[in-house]
Parts: sequence; structure tokens; C-alpha cells
Amino acid sequence: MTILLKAEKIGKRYSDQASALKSISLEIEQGEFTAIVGPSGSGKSTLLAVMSGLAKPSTGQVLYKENELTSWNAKQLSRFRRREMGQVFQAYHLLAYLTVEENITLGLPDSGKGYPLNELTDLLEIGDLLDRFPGQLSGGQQQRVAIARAIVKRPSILFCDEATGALDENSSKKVISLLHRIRKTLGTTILFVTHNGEIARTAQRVITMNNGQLVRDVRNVRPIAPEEMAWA
Ligand SMILES: Nc1ncnc2c1ncn2[C@@H]1O[C@H](COP(=O)(O)OP(=O)(O)OP(=O)(O)O)[C@@H](O)[C@H]1O
Repeated sequence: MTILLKAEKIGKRYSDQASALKSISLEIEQGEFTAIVGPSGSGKSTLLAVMSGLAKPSTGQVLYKENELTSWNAKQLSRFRRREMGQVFQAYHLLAYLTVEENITLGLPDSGKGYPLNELTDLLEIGDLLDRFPGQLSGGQQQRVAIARAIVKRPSILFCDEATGALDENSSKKVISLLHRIRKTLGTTILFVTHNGEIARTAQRVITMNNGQLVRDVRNVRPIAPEEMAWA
């Protein structure tokens, strides 16, 4: 078991508000799909932002491959973002004036050591959309393009914050199924924040947050297949 990412007693306070994170310690194993669930305002997005280096914790530290990410300078963080990690949010953040192909290749690191475009677009079933612009795509298609942009660099870890929050049932199932396939085929570690309990049932590990703390951390002995997700 290799620990890829580790939080040690991280706390986060926004100005004079109550603490959004209260001394959280957490280890993320390489190659695992972990869902983070919990009520609105419980600190899920803040935890993801701190673990991914987007936000600085007020206390504690985050280690990535045993290096202290929380002490990195802007240049080191930007290198980490370019080469090691991908992010997918509820909003797709595609650039409207670039084609699908151009949007995806924006995610490539300078080294050019990326995932072959045709294999990636086949995996995500967007191979026939490469010349289109984001405005000509459905929400589910745009989200799959955003995922392609996030993983074209072959990141070790993918941070997803409500990545299917804006999608309907079919598109959500497709995206979740693709993320599981990506994890299996590329060994990508996935941290997935969601309100959706069914998505959590597909994960190998489910972490529940409440009021800035981890209140539950369980391994799914038998995760369900994405097709088996029931929808409200
Ligand atoms: N930029 C910010 N400035 C001030 N307070 C913030 C900021 N971001 C989050 N908070 C506060 O921190 C707490 C945790 O918020 P966070 O967004 O991490 O929760 P969440 O579990 O992701 O919620 P949701 O499910 O609604 O997205 C909340 O009380 C929120 O109001």
C-alpha cells in the first residue's frame, strides 16, 4: 500500500469565521477512488482545495509523495498542477473560443509526455467532437472534455469537486463509469467530492464529513458498478 497524499492535522479558518476544517488527518492510497460526502457546508470543498494545494491550511500540513506540499512556493505548486494533478469541477471551465481538441491539449505539460489523444478521446467517447466548440456540446460532453483536459497529462491524482453535479442521470453514470475506467487503466488516484450517495456506493472508500471533521471513513467491501446506481 503506497500513500500518495497525506493530511496531517490540517485546520482551515476563513477570516473570523468558525473553522471550516478542524485538525483533519487523512491518508490517500495510490490508485484508489475515494468519495468525500457530507452535508452542505461541512468542509468537503475546502478539504479538497487544501489537499490539492489550491488553498493554504491555517494549521497542519499536506504531504504529496512525502514532500511537504504546503510549504511549496508558487513555482513548485504550478509545476505540481501542470504535471502531477488534474482537477474537474461542476462548472466545466472550457474556453469557448477554442475547439475541443485545443481545450484538451491545453492540459498537456511542457514535456509533451501526454496521453495519446486518440486513445484518450476514444476512452471518453468524444473522438468525433474534436473540431467542435464547447457551445456546440451538451453538458455531459463538455464534462467529458474537461475530464480529458485534466487527464491528458497522465496525472497521478485527480481531484473532482461535484464533477457530475450539473449532469442528468445518464451523463452522470457515463462520467462516473469513465472515471472508474481511467482509474483502472491508468492507475489514477481519484478524490471525488459529492452529495450523491449513489456515486459514493461505487467508490472503494467513503469519507464522511460533518462540521469540519471526518466523522466516518469506510471501505466499500463490494462497490457497486456505475450502471447499478439508482437515481432519485
Ligand atoms: N472563500 C470562503 N470564505 C469564507 N468562508 C468560506 C469560504 N469557502 C467556504 N467557506 C465556509 O467554510 C465552510 C465549509 O465550506 P465548504 O464549501 O468547504 O463546504 P462543502 O461541504 O463543500 O459545502 P457544499 O456541499 O455546499 O459545497 C462553510 O461554512 C462555508 O461557508
